[in-house]
Amino acid sequence: MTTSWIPLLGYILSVLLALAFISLWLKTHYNRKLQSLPSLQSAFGIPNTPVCITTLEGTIKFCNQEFARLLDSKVNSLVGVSINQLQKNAALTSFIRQIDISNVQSAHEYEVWFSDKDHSEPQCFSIHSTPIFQGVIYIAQPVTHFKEKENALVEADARMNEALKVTNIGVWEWDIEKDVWFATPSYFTMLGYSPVEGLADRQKELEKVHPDDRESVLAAIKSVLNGEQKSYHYQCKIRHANGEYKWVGVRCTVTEIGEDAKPSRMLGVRIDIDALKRTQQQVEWLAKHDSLTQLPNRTSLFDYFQHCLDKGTTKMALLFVDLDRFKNVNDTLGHRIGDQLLVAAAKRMQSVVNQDSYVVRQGGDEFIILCPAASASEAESLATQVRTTLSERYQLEQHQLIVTPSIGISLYPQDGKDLDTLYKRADTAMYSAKHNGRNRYARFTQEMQAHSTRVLLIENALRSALENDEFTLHYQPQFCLANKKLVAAEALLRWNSVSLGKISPAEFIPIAEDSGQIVAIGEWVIKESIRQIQQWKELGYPALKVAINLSYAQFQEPNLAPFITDTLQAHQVSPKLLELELTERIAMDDPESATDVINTFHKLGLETSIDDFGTGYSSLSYLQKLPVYKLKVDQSFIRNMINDKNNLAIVSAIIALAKKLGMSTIAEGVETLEQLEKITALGCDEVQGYLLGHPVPPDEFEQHHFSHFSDIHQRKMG
Ligand SMILES: Nc1nc2c(ncn2[C@@H]2O[C@H](COP(=O)(O)O[C@H]3[C@@H](O)[C@H](n4cnc5c(=O)[nH]c(N)nc54)O[C@@H]3COP(=O)(O)O)[C@@H](O)[C@H]2O)c(=O)[nH]1
Repeated sequence: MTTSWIPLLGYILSVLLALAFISLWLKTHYNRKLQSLPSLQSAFGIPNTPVCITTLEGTIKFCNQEFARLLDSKVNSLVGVSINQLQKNAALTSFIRQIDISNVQSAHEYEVWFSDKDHSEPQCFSIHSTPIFQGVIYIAQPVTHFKEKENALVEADARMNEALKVTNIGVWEWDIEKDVWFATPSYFTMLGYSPVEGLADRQKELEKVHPDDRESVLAAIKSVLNGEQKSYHYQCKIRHANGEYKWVGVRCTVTEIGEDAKPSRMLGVRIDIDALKRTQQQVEWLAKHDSLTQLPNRTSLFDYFQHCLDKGTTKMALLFVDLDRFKNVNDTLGHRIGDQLLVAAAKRMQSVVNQDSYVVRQGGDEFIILCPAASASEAESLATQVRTTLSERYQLEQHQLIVTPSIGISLYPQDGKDLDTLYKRADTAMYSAKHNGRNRYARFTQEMQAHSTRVLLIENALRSALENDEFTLHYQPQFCLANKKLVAAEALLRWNSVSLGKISPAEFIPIAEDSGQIVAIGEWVIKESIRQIQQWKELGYPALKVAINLSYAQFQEPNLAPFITDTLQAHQVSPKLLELELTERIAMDDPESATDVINTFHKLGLETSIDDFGTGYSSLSYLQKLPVYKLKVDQSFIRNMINDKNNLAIVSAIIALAKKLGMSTIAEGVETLEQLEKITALGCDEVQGYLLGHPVPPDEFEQHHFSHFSDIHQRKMG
């Protein structure tokens, strides 16, 4: 704005110089004075500048062409005319309106707008009236152009201030030498203060800086004042008019250097970054926390672990906590209740740890607790506390739940010197706790490590087993105890791994289940056993029912029933020749949906039996509703029934229960004649066990059980 006025100031200066010169000329030539004034015009003509000289009484003694043109008159017509005679001339009146005959000694400067015939728009003149010897000289300076510019600048300035207000940017300037500081209105309004007109108190502004930030702000200013830096920028909190602190970003640069080579003027901007800063803080928080439980996440755990090491912590314990069967809660009660359970579990864990311990949500239903300075026994005692608190009843909306945890413990430094190793080992220990029955803790051991390495090997080898055709099915016969005839065969999966050799299904099936491979493997079993039934039929053997085992994940697959019926149809095998064995746990885990699935099988003509019966917790009310036709007494009861009365009692009770429910029974794992006699006496319907036949490949099965069936087995069974 200052720069734009420089030409105007220059012009005014030249006019003033001319005035001074005219005044001096008049004083020295006044004897010829006003009579010879017309020569002024040529002698001191100021280009494009209307000039008029009046007597003190207001009679025009001199005027130039420009002045006359302005009044739409002629020089000759105006000279000698008293201004009183020209009252009707509005332009002239406004031109000389400041004349005060009684006080002509003081100079005046004022602006008037003329509408003359040369311009369509009114023109602005700056009038300088200066007393001279016995008269007044008026000089009119056209300033329309400058005026427009000035107006434009004022408007631009206002617009700029509005924009600054909207964008919450404040601009300030500091004249360091004079210690004069001023700022735009937006500088103040952005923090709720009234704008300060003119100079503001810089010191007062600095006092609004949050005490925590003051030192760094002063250091930044000092670095520029010392000449160390030419600019600085920082972010700090400043007190808002409402008393709260808001984040601002400040940028400043030196605009002038003084003679001492130090900054003499600085210009700065202040930006309201409060919303941005808060969003940034929120993003940072989210990056390090779990938004559901508000617990720190795994990223924070790394930081905390490092912090503990930096502090010189020499021992630590890491607890890996996993909620048992959490998926069931989600599946049966929905994710909202599942989420509430996780939040409640997180709070319970936090309530039992000491203040140095760090509870982290690892993801899903997995939590980690890092306990600095904890010994092995302290870690175990904390694990007990965590197990106890997590196992207490939860009241979530109208649902009452009991959820138990499995906890793995690893110790620093003996089990691992870095967090990754400690984490993996606690995870291994947690899996071991799960495999040993859940709702318990386990400390990591080297044996677990060997086991988990093997698990990993098996898991990887399984991935190519189907493709490499490494699976086969063996068949174990099942006989009717009443007529001693072969009634069915159980298909049992066998795996001869290219890389690992023969592996028992007892070992690889749980790994296939955990790694999500069981569905594909199970489909192969279904296809292969149906194909075998068809082949035996084609070979002319008696139609034989085949029982296959289903895993939990398979049972949950909505496509299972259509897949089985499609495969049966494709091989033209009757559904009556396929039996599906479900473990008691699968059937009773979620009895209502299990009932639906089993009903679907039933409607399709597929028979379902319950395997390993007696090892789970069957609900008798559900059992009676399930359309299962057979209970398979678990082999552990059969094995011990001869020497253990309790086991005998259980076997007897299961057989009686099945009879009452209209189901048949099969005893599995029968290895001795004594066992065979006992189950026969108890009224069991069928039998399966090494005594009567091991699981064997199909050709061996044909050999033993189709051609020699009647001779060999009828003899054994008496
Ligand atoms: N989901 C699937 N599970 C399957 C499949 N194939 C097998 N399995 C399950 O693996 C577990 C181990 O099976 P396996 O090693 O084949 O053992 C079976 C029999 O060999 C064994 N058995 C039978 N008779 C006797 C006996 O007299 N003594 C004795 N010690 N063991 C005997 O029992 C197993 C049969 O168990 P079950 O299925 O409960 O009838 C096992 O849990 C299989 O279920 C598969 O394709 N899918």
